[in-house]
Amino acid sequence: MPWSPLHAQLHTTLRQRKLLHEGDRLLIAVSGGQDSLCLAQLALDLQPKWHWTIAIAHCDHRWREDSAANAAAVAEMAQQWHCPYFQAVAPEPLSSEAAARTWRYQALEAIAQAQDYPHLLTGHTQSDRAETLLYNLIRGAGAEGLQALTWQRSLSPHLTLTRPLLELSRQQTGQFCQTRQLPVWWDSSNDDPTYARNRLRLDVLPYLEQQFHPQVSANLAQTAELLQADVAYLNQQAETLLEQVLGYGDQALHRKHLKEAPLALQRRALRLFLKQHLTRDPSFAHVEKLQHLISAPNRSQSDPFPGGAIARVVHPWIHWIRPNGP
Ligand SMILES: Nc1ncnc2c1ncn2[C@@H]1O[C@H](COP(=O)(O)OP(=O)(O)OP(=O)(O)O)[C@@H](O)[C@H]1O
Repeated sequence: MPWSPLHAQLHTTLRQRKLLHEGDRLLIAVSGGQDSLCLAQLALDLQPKWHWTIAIAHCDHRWREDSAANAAAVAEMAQQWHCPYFQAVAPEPLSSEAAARTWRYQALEAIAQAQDYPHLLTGHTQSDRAETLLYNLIRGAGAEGLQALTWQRSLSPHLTLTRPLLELSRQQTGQFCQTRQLPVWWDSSNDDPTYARNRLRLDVLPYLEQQFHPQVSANLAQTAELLQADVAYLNQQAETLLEQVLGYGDQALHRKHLKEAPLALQRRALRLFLKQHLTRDPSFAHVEKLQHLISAPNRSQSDPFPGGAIARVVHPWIHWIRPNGP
């Protein structure tokens, strides 16, 4: 099979970003839609150069009447590709998007672990990235949420999730599937306007494209890409700052050192601190409450955080005091 520009682009991306290596064992999550079919076909085309071992995994959420037929179509494809095929079927029909996603990742992780595949690949595209960024922006995410779909993230100590198609648009994956005559399974829930993500894809983004900028998706995805590097750098700096300001067995923060740091790092270091002390993810208000104490008068204290702990200033420290603690 002659290489197309898409093959060349993927090959270069994988090499330059060091996402995968020669001889890796790859488990590709294939829904049967155009993105993941395109991903699997591209990976198979690149296989002779990279000497990968490739397997296909599909999850049947049982939330559509045609979900078993969808799974059978993916199984058939895997057979045509001469790839090992693994399938998980939800024990009961999963109705919500969130429940389906949680179950899917658990199922994919279980397959990867049982079959010894340290790399899980998904077909997320530039278009998904743009939608995610917009969606998170609307819901009030900080830079953390706006980096929207990273190239790689660790799912467990033994499993890495890689999204190799983040630079391809949905139009490109669709075109590729057409050219290669891949049997794309149409997921009817993609048209359902009750899902916010679908409304963004079907209404909002086309409107923005027509009325504001024809390249809006590519631009949003690029913003996510830039933010990803910014966030990685800021997090690294915040970790260093937190190490420097911790005292009293990690139960207190040194105000002077914190005060000298830029606000962006103060907030991030405090968020990291709170993550260690709260059972739930700290909110913006939690971080602000603690940040306020950096310049507050001696003996100031916060009202209780979830779980009942408070923070109290005993200059130059902010002490974290658990409800029944010392
Ligand atoms: N039923 C499925 N079986 C196997 N893989 C799937 C399935 N559904 C989705 N995937 C994988 O996840 C990728 C993203 O799919 P989709 O955009 O539908 O999921 P999402 O839930 O919106 O995204 P995310 O997984 O990031 O939450 C697909 O390209 C595919 O690799």
